[in-house]
Amino acid sequence: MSETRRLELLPAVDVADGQAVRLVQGEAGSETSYGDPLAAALAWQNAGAEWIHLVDLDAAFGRGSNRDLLAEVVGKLDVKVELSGGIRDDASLEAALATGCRRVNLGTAALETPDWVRSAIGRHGDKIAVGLDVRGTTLAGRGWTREGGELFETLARLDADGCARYVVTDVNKDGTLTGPNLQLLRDVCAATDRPVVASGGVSSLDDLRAIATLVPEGVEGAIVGKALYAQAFTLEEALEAVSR
Ligand SMILES: O=C(O)c1ccccc1NCC(=O)[C@H](O)[C@H](O)COP(=O)(O)O
Repeated sequence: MSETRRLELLPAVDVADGQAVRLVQGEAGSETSYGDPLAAALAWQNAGAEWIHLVDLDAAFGRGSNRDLLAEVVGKLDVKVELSGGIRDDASLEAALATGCRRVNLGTAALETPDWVRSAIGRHGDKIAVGLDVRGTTLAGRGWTREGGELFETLARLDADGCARYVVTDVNKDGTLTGPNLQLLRDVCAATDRPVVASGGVSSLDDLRAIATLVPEGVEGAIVGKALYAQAFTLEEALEAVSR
């Protein structure tokens, strides 16, 4: 009998101007600061996290970079890191992978330079995930400021290119504590056989339990940001909630 897999949790550390911050719906200027990114990441690691979702928001918005700081954070962690934000060419990809992160998350590049993404997937396999950031079924790129195509057409193309995994975010939910878009997750899982990491909107332990019911459909993990920083629950409670 096959064992039911447990939902993986990925606490988010989003970095802008050297600080851990939370945004509302990914909008620049909506930041609330939560201090030192390394301290935040170490706190999640000490609380039992197996993964950290680490985002360079300045690189995502094309207004700067926290590359050295993020490399330092990855180097000081023992847990797996998913690195995201502004990875769009060979230089940024090689720099991201050189940090020792477990995988990178490509967003804008998957919409704007599909040939390069196909080549990156061919070279790096499951070290590449693609972020599908949507409003409705319209994809968003460039720090979620530009529209970039239709979700299911892009998903079919990326599946054909061998993409190993998708990080699916409902931009309108992100940072709002209004609950995940479960129907979006179901629809994406129905359209691909690749694992899906859910992102955006988690507000409660019940939200995590609801996402966990989708593990048999293909949801592998959930990124949790604002709810942890707002102390809606602790990471220990979250890990316990998805352990059964
Ligand atoms: O991940 C990115 O590359 C990114 C780019 C531009 C704006 C935001 C981006 N990521 C944000 C996140 O990954 C959030 O931390 C995550 O969705 C958690 O959301 P929430 O639990 O609603 O705070």
